[in-house]
Amino acid sequence: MPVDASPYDAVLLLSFGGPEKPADVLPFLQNVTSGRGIPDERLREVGEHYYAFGGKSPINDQNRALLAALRASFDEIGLDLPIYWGNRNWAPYLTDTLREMAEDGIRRAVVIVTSAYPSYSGCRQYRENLGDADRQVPDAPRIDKLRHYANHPGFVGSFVEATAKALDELPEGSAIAYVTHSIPTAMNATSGPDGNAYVDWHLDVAAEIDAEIERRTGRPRRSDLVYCSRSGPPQVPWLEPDVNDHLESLAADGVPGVAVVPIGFVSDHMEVIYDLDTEAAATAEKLHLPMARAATPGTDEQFVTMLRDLVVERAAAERGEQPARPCAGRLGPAWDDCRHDCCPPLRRPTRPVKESA
Ligand SMILES: CC1=C(CCC(=O)O)c2cc3nc(cc4[nH]c(cc5[nH]c(cc1n2)c(C)c5CCC(=O)O)c(CCC(=O)O)c4C)C(CCC(=O)O)=C3C
Ligand SMILES: [Fe+2]
Repeated sequence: MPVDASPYDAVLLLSFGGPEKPADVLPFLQNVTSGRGIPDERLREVGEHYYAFGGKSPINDQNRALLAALRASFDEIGLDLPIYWGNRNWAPYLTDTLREMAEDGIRRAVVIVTSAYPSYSGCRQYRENLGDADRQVPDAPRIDKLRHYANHPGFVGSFVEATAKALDELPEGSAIAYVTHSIPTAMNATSGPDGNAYVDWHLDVAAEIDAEIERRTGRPRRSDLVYCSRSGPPQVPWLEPDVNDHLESLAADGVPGVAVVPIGFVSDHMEVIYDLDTEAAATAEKLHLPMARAATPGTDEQFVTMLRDLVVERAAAERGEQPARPCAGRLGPAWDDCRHDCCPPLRRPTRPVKESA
């Protein structure tokens, strides 16, 4: 029995994009930072992270793998929707993808963004990108964006398994350091409908993972939410502590080891393989602090099934049905459509977005 996908006739995977070869690195960084006041020094430094990995970001291959996994998962239940892919900062560019969708006669699509939490960078900026692309493409399809999924049992469950596995490699009584991408504190203050949603959502996800790990291991343990990949000028405050500083305090406090759990990332992005696996791992080594990095969801079955379920859920909601909305944690399932003033940009007027246009 095929699954009812109406009113949708396609799914769009929308992601950040990344360079594929050394010559792509500078133009990619220019795309990312145009007009954002990132110091040249920081750009040179981040460029080096990419060059150290052959000028290729892992993110595009991660998305290709996710597309294949989604296809297989959709086929399993007869969810008969084509899946397209477009990025904010690198080919395949969102505008080109939207043009292709229009040419294929797609009228209405649901978008999966590879970012799980509310914030300007992870939510509204993608919606602005959809709005910009829409204005350039005649007959672009109507697009709905899936609700934030960080507190979905499939996302939390995937990190529970990964955390348990990382702890297995460490001494008894090791701590957990949940890590996410730092953002300016001012961006956190205005994230979500009532502000602070970026941090609140991460704390909620961390608490859920803690509770399940405690249930399984029969003991509470230290855990903290910490940050990586700070950018921007030094005088602008960003969320802290940095993961490296945190490892120093853990070592000073004598914890026997630490599981580093990157709950802010859906797959092994450059931030994960450089900031955590390279830089933080070197810090831990220097401190003689045993560290194990938990896997990101990537193409984990729980994660892929969750994305499929959310597509089916949203289709039902758009047909006027009242689908179940699975949710872990205290914050409840996220809203389907963001309010017009949700997650406003810093230092710029709010621009039009396209979502349920
Ligand atoms: C919250 C958040 C996410 C998670 C949500 C999501 O996934 O969207 C995220 C993801 C990513 N960020 C990425 C790369 C970069 N982010 C930068 C800059 C910035 N990120 C910010 C925030 C976030 N970023 C912010 C507030 C800035 C300052 C400039 C600005 O306000 O825009 C810069 C410029 C250099 C630098 O300053 O670091 C780069 C190169 C990549 C690709 C990695 C790869 O290649 O694998 C990914 C997935
Ligand atoms: Fe970023």
